[in-house]
Order: sequence, then C-alpha cells, then structure tokens
Amino acid sequence: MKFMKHCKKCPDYITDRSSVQTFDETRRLAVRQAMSHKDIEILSLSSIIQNLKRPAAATRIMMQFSPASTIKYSVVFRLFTAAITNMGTERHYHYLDDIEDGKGTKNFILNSSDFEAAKCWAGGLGQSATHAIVYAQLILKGISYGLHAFVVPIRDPKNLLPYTGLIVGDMGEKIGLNGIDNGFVVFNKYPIPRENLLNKFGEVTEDGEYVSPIKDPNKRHGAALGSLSAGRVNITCICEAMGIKALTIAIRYAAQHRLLPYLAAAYVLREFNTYFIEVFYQFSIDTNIGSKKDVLPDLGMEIHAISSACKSVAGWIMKDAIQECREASSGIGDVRNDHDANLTYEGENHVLIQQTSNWLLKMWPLILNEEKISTPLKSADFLSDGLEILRKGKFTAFTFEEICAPENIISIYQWLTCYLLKRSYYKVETELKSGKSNFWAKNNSHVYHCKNLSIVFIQHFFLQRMLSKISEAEDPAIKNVLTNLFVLYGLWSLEKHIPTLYHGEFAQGPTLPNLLQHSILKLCADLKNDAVSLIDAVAPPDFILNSILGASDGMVYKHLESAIYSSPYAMERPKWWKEIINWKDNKSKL
Ligand SMILES: Cc1cc2nc3c(=O)[nH]c(=O)nc-3n(C[C@H](O)[C@H](O)[C@H](O)COP(=O)(O)OP(=O)(O)OC[C@H]3O[C@@H](n4cnc5c(N)ncnc54)[C@H](O)[C@@H]3O)c2cc1C
Repeated sequence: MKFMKHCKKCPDYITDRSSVQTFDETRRLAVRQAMSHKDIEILSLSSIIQNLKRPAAATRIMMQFSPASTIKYSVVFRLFTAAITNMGTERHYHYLDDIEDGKGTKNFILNSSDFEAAKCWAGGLGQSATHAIVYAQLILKGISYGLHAFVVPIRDPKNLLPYTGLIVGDMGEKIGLNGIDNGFVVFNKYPIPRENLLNKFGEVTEDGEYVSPIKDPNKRHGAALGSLSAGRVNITCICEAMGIKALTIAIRYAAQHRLLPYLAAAYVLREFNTYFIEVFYQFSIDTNIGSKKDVLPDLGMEIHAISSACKSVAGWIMKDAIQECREASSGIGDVRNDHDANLTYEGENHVLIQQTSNWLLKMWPLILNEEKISTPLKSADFLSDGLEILRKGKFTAFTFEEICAPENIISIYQWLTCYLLKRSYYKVETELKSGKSNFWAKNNSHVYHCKNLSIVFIQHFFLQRMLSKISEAEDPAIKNVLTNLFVLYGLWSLEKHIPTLYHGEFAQGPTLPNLLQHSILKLCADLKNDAVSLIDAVAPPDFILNSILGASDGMVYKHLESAIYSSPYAMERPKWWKEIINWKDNKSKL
C-alpha cells in the first residue's frame, strides 16, 4: 500500500501510461522513477530486516507496476551494494554512501583481449553508470588466480563522460524493458587502483603476492559467485508476478480450461517464492554478520542449486502462461516483452540449469553407498532412499482419487528424480570413458538427461513446499482449494515426463496417460467456478494492472467502448491521406 501511495503521489509516475513515449523519454522516466524508489521506506534495508516477507511482496507489486524502473533500481541500489557488502571489506564501504573514483599508485590493468571479450547487456552501463562491478580473471606474474570482482570507475560522476581507456556505450532499443540502458564495455589496458579488488575472498598485497582465506580455488570461485544468487532468487518472484498480472487480465476476461493449469502453477510458485526469498535474505544476513558459520557453505551451495533451477523453470512456465493469456485476451504484449529477458539475464536458462544437475550428480555415489543425504533445506533428503525408490517404483493408481492423492504425486516425482539422476550419472560417465572432456561430457548429457533431471528435482521441491503450506491451513475450504491447485499443477506437469515414466518402466499400458488426461480435465472443470476468486485474491489493484479487459469491476465492454472511442488516432484521418488518393479520378489508390 505504501508503495502504491508513493507512486500515486510521485510526479514521475503520474503520466498517462497508455501514451506513446519516445525511446529517450522512456529512459528518462525509468531513471527518475528508479531514483524515487530510494525514498520508499518499506524498501530500505532496515525495513526488510524487520520483516523478511517484505522483499517478496515489494518485488511483486513493483514489477507488476513498473518493471524497467524496478530492475534499474535493483541493479543500482541492490546488486551493486550487495556485491560491495558481500565481497568487499571496509575499504570499499565508502562506495555505499558516496560513489567516487579511487586514487592509488599500485594498479590492476583491465584488458579485453578482443571484441569477443566485450561485456554486453549490463543494466545501467549504456548511459548512466559511473561505476561497475566487473568479474575478471586475476592474473599475477603470468599465473591466473581465477574469477575476482572489482569496482571499476566507468564515467566521471561530474559529467557522465566515459574515462579514457575504455569503450562504453548503449545496446539500443530492445523488445521490452526499454527504460533500462543496457550497455557494452571493452577495456583497453585500463588501470584501476589495487584497492578496487573486492577482497573478502582473495587479496593482492602491496608486493604483488596473492593471499586468500579460502585455500580451495573451487570454493573461492563459489564464494565469488555466491552474491549472484540474489538476482536469480528475485527473478523467480518476478516471473510469478508477471505471470499473475497476465493471468489476472485473461482469467477475468475468459476463465477457461487452457488458463487453469497456469493459475495452479502461479499459486505453487507464489508459495515457493514467499518461502525461498525469506530463506535467502536470512542467509545473506547470517553471511554478513558471520553467524551459523557451520551450515552456511552447504546452505549456500543448496541455494545456488535451487535458484539455478527455480529461476529457469519459473521463467519457462510463465513464458508459456503469458503467451496463452495473450492468445486468450489482449493488452498483454508489454508483459510478454518485459518478461522475455527473465529467460536470459542472470544466466541463460539452458546454461544456468546445469548448475543444478552438477550439484545433484555428486549425490549418486552417495546413494550407491546408501549414505544418508541431508541438506539444510531438505530439498534432496529423499535421495537417501534412492535405491529403494527405484526398486519399488511402479505406477499403481487406477482411479481419480488414487492418482490425485498428494503422497502418490510426490512419490512419482521422487522416482523421476532418482531415475533421471541415475541415467544422467551413467551418461556422463560413458561420455568421459569414451575420452570426452568434462565440458563435452556434460554438454552431450544435457538435453534428455541433466536438464530433465533439474526440472523434475525443482518441480518436486515446489510441490513439497506447497504441501507444507497446505498443512498449515486451518480452514478446510482453503485446504481443499489449495490441494486442488497442488494436484492440478503436479499432474499437469507430469504430462511432459510421460516418455520417461515409460522409458524407466514405471508405467505400462495405457492407464497412466488416460487417467492423467481424465483427471486434469476434471480438476479444471471443478476449479473453473473458483478461478476468478482465486485470481482476485492475488491480483494487483486496477491502478497497477492498468487493463481494459481485466479491470476488477468486470465491466469489460464499458471500458472497451470508452478506450476505443477516446484513442487519439481512432477517428482521425492520417496526415498522409493525400498519398493514397489518385488525383486524376479522385479515387483511392487502395
Ligand atoms: C535484457 C538483458 C539485461 C541484462 N542485464 C545484465 C546486467 O544487468 N548485468 C550483467 O552483468 N549482465 C546482464 N545481461 C547479460 C546476461 O546475463 C547474459 O546475456 C546471459 O547470462 C547470457 O550470456 P551470454 O549473452 O554470454 O550468452 P551465452 O551464455 O553465450 O549463450 C548464447 C547461446 O549459447 C548457448 N550456450 C552457451 N553455453 C552453453 C552451454 N554450456 N551449453 C549449452 N548451451 C550453451 C545458450 O543456450 C545460448 O543459446 C543482460 C542480458 C539481457 C538480454
């Protein structure tokens, strides 16, 4: 509510949101809006620490209202500061208050070897950034110490002109999020002070020696990448928020079967995000104050694995949801275009999701040894019984009630995860034994093995979290409707895994697909009458939705009539009308 009050008051938001703006004006407005977010108390760190549910709530509403300015705000005021806090030390804290260009005598030299090493698309880099966090290989006396993060002055803060020694510029117009100035940079032997290395995980002394509190280079690499999880955790929530915006419009306009599985998915994701963002912020607080040190490394790895899969799968589900909504209604093109980048930034989904399968693959030898698997968030604990799950795995349901029983759905996903883990592990092993490098072995095992493994793993975790939410509900009516959403999402998502269920001989004969199809149709029919109430319960207010077909009063044709008649172009003759007249006979050329 506070955020909405702020936006209603702020002059930079009180523009006609349906009016066509120039590219440059879109940029200017987004920057001004992003700067104004700084004044919103609820977004401040102190407010977030008081209630860790606030970040998810704020992300949802801000992204539904103004995606470009929200992302711009997040990159500048959240990701930049998080990088300094997580990876820097006291000598960098001045950047948090007052960003200024450093001075020093001992320098690092940043160099992009050729144009293939250009960094592209970074948010804010195009026109406005004065500093960037740059991840680069640290090379000392010819020896590489791996990826490290540096604070790099880019433009003079007094006049926003780039410094010499680098080429920086804007990537131009995109299909969405045009308020963000995504940019490119190429460094040409560009010197930065030694102090600009973010040195919590690795330091270079005045004498040019490398020292690090983390001896294992892999762990050092993991720690350097750790602060990037924040982006993926938030993007998962952004995907949900943008999907719900589209679903609100489409379901209010035409609640129909094709939209209902996506409604179920939105609810499952919503519960997951509320849980996972809170987990992540608590993890960040503990990391920064140095508490729970014994559990943090394992928790960090689990968060990394989960966030790499949930960001990808949430992005894909909501891409399909938004497209389905577009086909079922209208006014959703902007949501579709703005959502699109979620599939790419913070890791292109197909590349990113390999992080999850890499984490899971390490567990197969433990399963073979019948060792107990216990992870801080318990996302993989069921793998302890992996051999038993595979031994017993058979599809045994014959009725609607049996296939819809939550424990049966969970056990199907557990079998799928164990089966795909086993197959992926042996596929990678076979590739390695045939002489392939680690990169090619993983690459050749990605499409039908590791990728599907990561997907079923995260779907199981989504469902597990949803079940936990359902168990907390006290009202039987709420329990019932949440269970129906759980079952619909669980069964509908199984459709894509049917080949694997037959391949692994979990199912035989036609019962499984027949029962699945029958149950999905029945669940959708049962849910149809509740669909509008369910979307109303999570919909953004009209001020934020800004939709003709999806307004909460349901007066579709009234709003449509007024929008059509009041459009500035609706009844005007075009300025170029003379070009289509044939003046010899005063007839149209068309
Ligand atoms: C709108 C937008 C905003 C962005 N904002 C930022 C930002 O603020 N800051 C920032 O630092 N970056 C930003 N980025 C950059 C973004 O994070 C990268 O574009 C993204 O991670 C993909 O990396 P890439 O462009 O190098 O493509 P690649 O990762 O090279 O992918 C290119 C293609 O190759 C395929 N591919 C590559 N490697 C593999 C593999 N191992 N296995 C299988 N397939 C593979 C991919 O699937 C893809 O099809 C942004 C990008 C966009 C589009």
